[in-house]
Amino acid sequence: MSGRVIPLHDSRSLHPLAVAPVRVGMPLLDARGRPLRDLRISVTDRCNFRCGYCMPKQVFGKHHEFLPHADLLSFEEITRLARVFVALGVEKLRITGGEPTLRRGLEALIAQLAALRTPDGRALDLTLTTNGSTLVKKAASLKTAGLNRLTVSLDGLDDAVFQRMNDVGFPVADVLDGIRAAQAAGLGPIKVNMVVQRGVNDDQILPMARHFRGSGVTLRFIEYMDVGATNGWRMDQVLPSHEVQRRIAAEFPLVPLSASAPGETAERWAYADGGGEVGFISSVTQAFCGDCNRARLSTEGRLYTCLFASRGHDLRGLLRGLEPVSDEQLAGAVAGVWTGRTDRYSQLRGTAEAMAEPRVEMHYIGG
Ligand SMILES: Nc1nc2c(ncn2[C@@H]2O[C@H](COP(=O)(O)OP(=O)(O)OP(=O)(O)O)[C@@H](O)[C@H]2O)c(=O)[nH]1
Ligand SMILES: C[S@@+](CC[C@H](N)C(=O)[O-])C[C@H]1O[C@@H](n2cnc3c(N)ncnc32)[C@H](O)[C@@H]1O
Ligand code: SF4
Ligand code: SF4
Repeated sequence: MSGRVIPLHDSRSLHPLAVAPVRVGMPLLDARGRPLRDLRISVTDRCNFRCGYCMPKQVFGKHHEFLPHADLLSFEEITRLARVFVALGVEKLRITGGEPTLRRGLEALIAQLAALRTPDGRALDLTLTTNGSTLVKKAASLKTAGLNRLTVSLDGLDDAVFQRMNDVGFPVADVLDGIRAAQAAGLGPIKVNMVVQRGVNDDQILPMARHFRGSGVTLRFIEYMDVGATNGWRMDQVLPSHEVQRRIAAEFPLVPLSASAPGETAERWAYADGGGEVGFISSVTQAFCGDCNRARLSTEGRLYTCLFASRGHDLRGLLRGLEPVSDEQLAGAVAGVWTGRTDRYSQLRGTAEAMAEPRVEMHYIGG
């Protein structure tokens, strides 16, 4: 049987008058008291990789369908919305996707976002997550455009394992060259994210730790998550962070570090001998919803308040509606969504409440 994997387009419509009051300078808190600090912007739902845990090639005999270009937010629309989020307290912008570096002219968007300032005049933490495949070509221009730092995803050093993970035959050496290009361009501090799947790439944990120790790059291990509905997630493929940490500490003793920012996803550790830092992102075994301060703007302008959401709130509809809306009205609409937010999917995983509705794919919502 063939068919299409269509991202869930189920959205909640927003009305600019259905708003919450915005108090300038006061943190905007959700219904669980969590501030809005981090906006992750998906600039494309397309990708040149097919990682099995994210966008598997074979999905029940179907293939992925992507948004037509006209549905994507323009750079001007993204920047306008980002400005509204920054006025509401966002201090960090992460550009993601899909593979964000595939979006044509991305540097122009980065330049626009880099010019934004917080209400008290500070520059933002502007970062990007990439599979690293285009960095040799693009690292310097991303830096010139105003990107501060980046995170590269890499799931192993062995070509056979990595090519099995990305499923398009992309070689490790090209990603490593990309990381070096990013370091040379001054896009630091650089983080490398490795999703660990038991029995698939867990033999790469120690080679990766040995490789990045002392390199100035922070390696972070991510527990394989049940995000989306197409990756065939199974709990027995999750290698808990404490086990990853045990394997590393057996060779390189580790000491704990304190969090560098509130709501941080990774638990930070340092190599006791001064070899740098390593992190563990344990969203399956140690959910961190309690201080989750992240909002997500999808490729076509829907606001998601959780990575595991089943519905987004249609901001593009407000931007492109017949009635013009002011930035204040947009801010009120976003504030209305955020103040009503109760999400805590990872804490509820496995319960009827968490499993009740289908989830949107991560490459669409923005990882
Ligand atoms: N469950 C869950 N997982 C998340 C969330 N945010 C990030 N992750 C996971 O953590 C991984 C790393 O995210 P990053 O964007 O690199 O991490 P970050 O902590 O926001 O970034 P830094 O500011 O560089 O530390 C993602 O690829 C996801 O797998 C979240 O809100 N919920
Ligand atoms: C969706 S990708 C988008 C950015 C870019 N294409 C990349 O791979 O870095 C963002 C991050 O999500 C992570 N990710 C995707 N699916 C995941 C899953 N099922 N569990 C944990 N992390 C996942 C990836 O490893 C990557 O670091
Ligand atoms: S994790 Fe990133 S590189 Fe891999 S398929 Fe998803 S979007 Fe593409
Ligand atoms: S599961 Fe949802 S609420 Fe929990 S940390 Fe992730 S994005 Fe935040």
